[in-house]
Amino acid sequence: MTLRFTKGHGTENDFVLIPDLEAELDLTPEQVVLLANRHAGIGGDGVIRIVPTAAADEESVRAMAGEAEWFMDYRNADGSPAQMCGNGTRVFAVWLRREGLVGDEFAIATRAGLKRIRFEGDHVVTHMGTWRFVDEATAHADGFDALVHVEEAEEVTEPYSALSLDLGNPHTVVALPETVSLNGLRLRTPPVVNPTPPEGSNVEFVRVLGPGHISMRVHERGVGETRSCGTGVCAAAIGLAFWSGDVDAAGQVKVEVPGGTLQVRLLPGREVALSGPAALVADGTTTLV
Ligand SMILES: N[C@@H](CCC[C@H](N)C(=O)O)C(=O)O
Repeated sequence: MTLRFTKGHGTENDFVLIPDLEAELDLTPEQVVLLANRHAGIGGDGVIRIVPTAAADEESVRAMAGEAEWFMDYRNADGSPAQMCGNGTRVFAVWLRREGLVGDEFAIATRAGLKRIRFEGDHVVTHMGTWRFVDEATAHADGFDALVHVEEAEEVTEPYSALSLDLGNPHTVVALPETVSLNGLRLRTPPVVNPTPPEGSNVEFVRVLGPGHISMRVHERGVGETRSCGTGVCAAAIGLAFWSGDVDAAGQVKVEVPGGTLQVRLLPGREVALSGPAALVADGTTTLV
């Protein structure tokens, strides 16, 4: 089977986009793994199938068809489906606009619900919706509700305290102690989170650079370390606000990741928006078995 694809990235979180405008494709996990393979395939942190919302497999997604024409069918590089991908929404939006399928403001469907998109100059703003604590009572009592152990960390053997957040997909945010170097962390093996999140977790390591300014590295569920993670950047900004004492205050946080810089807006009602660049870098065809 010959497929059209586009390669794109958002702050170097990279994706293989597969247009399936007639909803004819049933991408298997094995095919996703091959497309995402950097040696034997196109290569990417994830694969995004672009499909009419009305034709999605999941009934909960099809229910959004009246408000969003297009569904971002997101899969991690290991073939597993994920609810949401913040950087992916911007790349998806840039592709839809390039193809003349949307205007400057529209909604897309994701497994984590409708996401509103707006173009602002050369940036794309995604309204990510509401977030929640996984265990608000424990978080407020202790400031943390999980422990993260980084195997092979050079300088640290003790687990780090962390906060569990739900951005539509699961996140565990670690505020790194002053004594630990963000760059020195070795994230080649997945960090171990306790208690074990039932569906796994993306894990963010955060260092405060100044007021409203942090840097972050991330180990993504279903992928490994990536150069950026949009939902993770939002989780890190929420963690910063929480540990600063007012998680419900509106504000802006600038987040440096290895692949670039993203802006997070914390909005009333525990809503969050993400703004950043997105680029399409190649178009082609590939053959899948
Ligand atoms: N890179 C993404 C998140 C992709 C999904 C994640 N790995 C998961 O399994 O939840 C982002 O930009 O948010």
